Amino acid sequence: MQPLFTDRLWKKVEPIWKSYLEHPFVKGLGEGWLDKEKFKHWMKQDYVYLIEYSRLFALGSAKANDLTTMTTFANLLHSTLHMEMDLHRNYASKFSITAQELEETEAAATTTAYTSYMLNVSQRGGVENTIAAVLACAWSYNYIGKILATWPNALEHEFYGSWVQMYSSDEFTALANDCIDLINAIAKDKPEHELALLEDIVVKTSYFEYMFWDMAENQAMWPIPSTALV
Ligand SMILES: Cc1ncc(CO)c(N)n1
Repeated sequence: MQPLFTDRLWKKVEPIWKSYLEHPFVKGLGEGWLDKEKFKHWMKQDYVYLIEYSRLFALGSAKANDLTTMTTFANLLHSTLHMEMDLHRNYASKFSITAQELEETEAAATTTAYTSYMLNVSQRGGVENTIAAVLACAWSYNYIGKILATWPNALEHEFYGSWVQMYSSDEFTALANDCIDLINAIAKDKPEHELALLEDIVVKTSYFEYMFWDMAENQAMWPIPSTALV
């Protein structure tokens, strides 16, 4: 039996993904001491990130070569807009932020760079590029969620518990596994030079994931505050 493409990808991205767990934002979330203002920044940025991420699933559905892939993307689109983004809307209500205000968040530099990169590689390639672009997102959050769920009291934390519960849930795990299955299926008939290109997309998006945690930790927007502009 051929080894799975995701086994090869895992070897490549493992050091990057391990570093997420050492990141103060992720550590603070899992251990329960994360500053709520930093979390609020993540939540707002992640909401506008997820809008563009949803667009990728719609693109994947449009680019699909078969009904099974089209259906999987449609399901990922629906679940992101409902299940995953409900988490953000629930947190927003705790900060007295409405769904409308959340949607109107201005994307920070890293959010813009990350979503622009994913949409660019997806638009200039076939459905395999779209699958590669979304893989690290779903898979790494599930990876983090499942590890944090094993940390003492992380699942029961009065504020961050629902974050850990959602990203470690069976429902979210199924979505991440759908992405894993999609890339393994499409990688099967691809020559090495095409696999290397897909691998590069997964590595780049894994770096962007790290940058996104950093952006949240630093509550970063753009280099010069927009209040300084006319
Ligand atoms: C930045 C980022 N990556 C991945 C996910 C998981 O969908 C998310 N919510 N946000």
